[in-house]
Amino acid sequence: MEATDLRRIPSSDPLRAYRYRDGLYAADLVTAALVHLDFFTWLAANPSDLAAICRHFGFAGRPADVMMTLFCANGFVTREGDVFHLSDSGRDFLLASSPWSLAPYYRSLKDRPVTKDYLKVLSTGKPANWGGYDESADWHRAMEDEAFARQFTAAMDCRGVLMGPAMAQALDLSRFSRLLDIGGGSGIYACSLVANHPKLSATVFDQFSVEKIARTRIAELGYADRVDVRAGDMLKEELPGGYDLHLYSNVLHDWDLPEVRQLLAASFRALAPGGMLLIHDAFIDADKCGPLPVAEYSALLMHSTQGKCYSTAEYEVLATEAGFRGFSFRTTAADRGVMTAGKP
Ligand SMILES: C[S@@+](CC[C@H](N)C(=O)[O-])C[C@H]1O[C@@H](n2cnc3c(N)ncnc32)[C@H](O)[C@@H]1O
Repeated sequence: MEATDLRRIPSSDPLRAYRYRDGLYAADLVTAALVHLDFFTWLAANPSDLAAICRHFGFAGRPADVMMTLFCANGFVTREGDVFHLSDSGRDFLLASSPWSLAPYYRSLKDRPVTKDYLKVLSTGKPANWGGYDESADWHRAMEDEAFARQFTAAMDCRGVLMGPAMAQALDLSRFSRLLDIGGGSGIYACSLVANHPKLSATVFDQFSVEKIARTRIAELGYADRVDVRAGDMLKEELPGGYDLHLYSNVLHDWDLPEVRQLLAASFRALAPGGMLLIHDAFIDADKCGPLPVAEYSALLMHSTQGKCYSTAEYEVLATEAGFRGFSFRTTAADRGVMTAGKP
């Protein structure tokens, strides 16, 4: 296998290959709403805000929000202020009484495991089992097992070989010297940042089940002299001090609002004054009507984790609450982006 050069980004387009994987579950969420709940017929008669939708169907807020973002991004639904209305295409193709209704076409998919999972996730707010298989634990518990952690971390690592350098090259980090990569997984993003910013050194902070995996991968990439690893629980202990740059890469999207608030507050406390927080993730637009590929990916995260893709506006509000100021956002690669926030 060719050696990995974290300063190189392929010039071909990654989007088609990424989007099948990222968007895989979105069709199951549409099927659950259309076939099991006849959601669109109800919405046509009852334009409603999120709270009223949740009350009527007994939905939890997080999955309902992700579902409505997906429907807006598809143009099935429009949003006027806080109120959702069925759009013309929703009326034509998703309303049970329409001559062009596709409900019978989707009906044969109704027993797919992930479609049925969505009914549970919508009503309980809790993630389904990983991959929709009965015998697996949910992702958060599964990650405590080293064999699962190895397989999952390898999956994250292979994305990072593209996304890490793309993020690193989008940023001017010349003011910074010490990076803490929180929930850093294999260390691929920490290695990408130090590879592209020669003054930086880094620590990857992740749970115990991932520690050895990260050390091995960092050594294999050739950065063991500039990237070390520290095991700990980011939700149960203070983050270590002595860092002027923090990274949450694909971490906040695993969690619901209370944990996201907790993690942002922990970062603000531990970061050096004048330091910067990087959030690398897939971001929903501020108006929560797109982009469609991110809304589809959010459906997958909503199914399998306690989180979702947050919007740029949601992150700004949450990070401002934690004390951060001065935000910037830029897109990187494969429908991802990076937000920066400063600690005054
Ligand atoms: C989706 S992965 C992202 C990994 C990497 N940052 C990336 O962008 O590919 C989330 C990471 O958070 C870590 N994590 C989850 N709960 C944690 C906890 N309580 N303390 C520390 N790390 C945790 C997981 O082990 C995992 O490596």
